Amino acid sequence: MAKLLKILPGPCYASHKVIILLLTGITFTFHYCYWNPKSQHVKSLLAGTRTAVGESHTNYLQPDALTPSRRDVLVLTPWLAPVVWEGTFDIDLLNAQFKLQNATIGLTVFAVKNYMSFLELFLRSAEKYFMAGHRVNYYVFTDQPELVPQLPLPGGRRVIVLRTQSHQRWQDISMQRMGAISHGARQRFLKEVDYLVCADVDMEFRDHVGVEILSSLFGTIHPDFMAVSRYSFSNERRPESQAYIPEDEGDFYYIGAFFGGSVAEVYRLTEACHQAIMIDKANHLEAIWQEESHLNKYLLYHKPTKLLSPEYMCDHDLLQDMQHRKKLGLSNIVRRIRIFALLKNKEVKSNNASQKVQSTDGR
Ligand SMILES: CC(=O)N[C@H]1[C@@H](OP(=O)(O)OP(=O)(O)OC[C@H]2O[C@@H](n3ccc(=O)[nH]c3=O)[C@H](O)[C@@H]2O)O[C@H](CO)[C@H](O)[C@@H]1O
Ligand SMILES: [Mn+2]
Repeated sequence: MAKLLKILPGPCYASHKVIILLLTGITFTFHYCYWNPKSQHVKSLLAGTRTAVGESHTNYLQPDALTPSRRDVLVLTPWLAPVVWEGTFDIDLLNAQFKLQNATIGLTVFAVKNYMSFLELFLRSAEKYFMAGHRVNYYVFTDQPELVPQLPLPGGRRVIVLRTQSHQRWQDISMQRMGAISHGARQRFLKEVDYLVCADVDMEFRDHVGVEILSSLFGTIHPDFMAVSRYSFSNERRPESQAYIPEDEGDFYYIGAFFGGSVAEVYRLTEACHQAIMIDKANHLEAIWQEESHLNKYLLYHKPTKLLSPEYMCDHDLLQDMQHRKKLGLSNIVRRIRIFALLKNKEVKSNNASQKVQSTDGR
């Protein structure tokens, strides 16, 4: 500016020129910032941030750096992934943060052959407890679309029925889920939802299951292997299988009935497991616990960013153990049963007789 003033003829003329130049500059800057799409983007991001601070003002207990949330269980893995237990999170706080993402959650479930009989309880209980207040797409894979129960759903929640193959063996029905989910992710889930949760159908939601489970990649600790050494995990031990895990490896034993994450991460996981299953098949091999074995292999070498405690998949054995401890006046590590794995009678598994879904704890 000093240089510019030197070459201008008179003081009055100079000040006019400067004002005009300044005005042009201001107008140009304003238009550039307003109409430039990148700056629009920044503006909307900033707008979000302002609301964020306002909206996330919920009242909650101050976290204390010297007081752990739970003393009786592991709440953080050595790779710094949280383990979700009752008492470790504040759901109001998490919900307020999650709302800012404006995200939709997909829940995949398979109801093939007579496992269709589990679907109604699955959906009804999910409507009560799964991601209440958030947008959910239920992706129901089935060979019998006409039998999918029609439930009244509130806005933002819908059931999408996808046709899938049936197989003679239950093992094949169970295993092919990996390929079907990875295909579905590529075809539509990536466009339609932000997170994917993949569940078995033979289960009931019995308590809150919300956004505390969401992360890039999460797995659930199998209730029967919660307190078991890695040598006793039910991993695939034949080195010829793609699911092979040596005895001296393994962090946790994850259950195949509940896992998830961002759509991209679930796509990577399911595609990798599907490919591994195909290679095994070409070599006439089937892993000891089918896709669960492949899931365990994947999660050993691609560490999950969050782990769910067995609250998220309690089974009959754990329930009995809990009831027993309660009778003895002992405290329980699992304080809430959020998801319950239903007991099946043999006929369901072998796909023979028609059956009724049974509640296993006398309810
Ligand atoms: C405790 C136990 O034994 N767990 C194993 C057993 O779980 P599960 O006994 O829980 O397996 P499952 O019979 O529930 O099958 C898995 C899922 O596949 C679907 N499905 C299966 C069969 C069928 O005819 N129709 C159908 O829709 C359905 O969504 C079901 O929930 O078997 C799985 C299958 O590999 C895993 O190996 C598990 O580790
Ligand atoms: Mn199951």
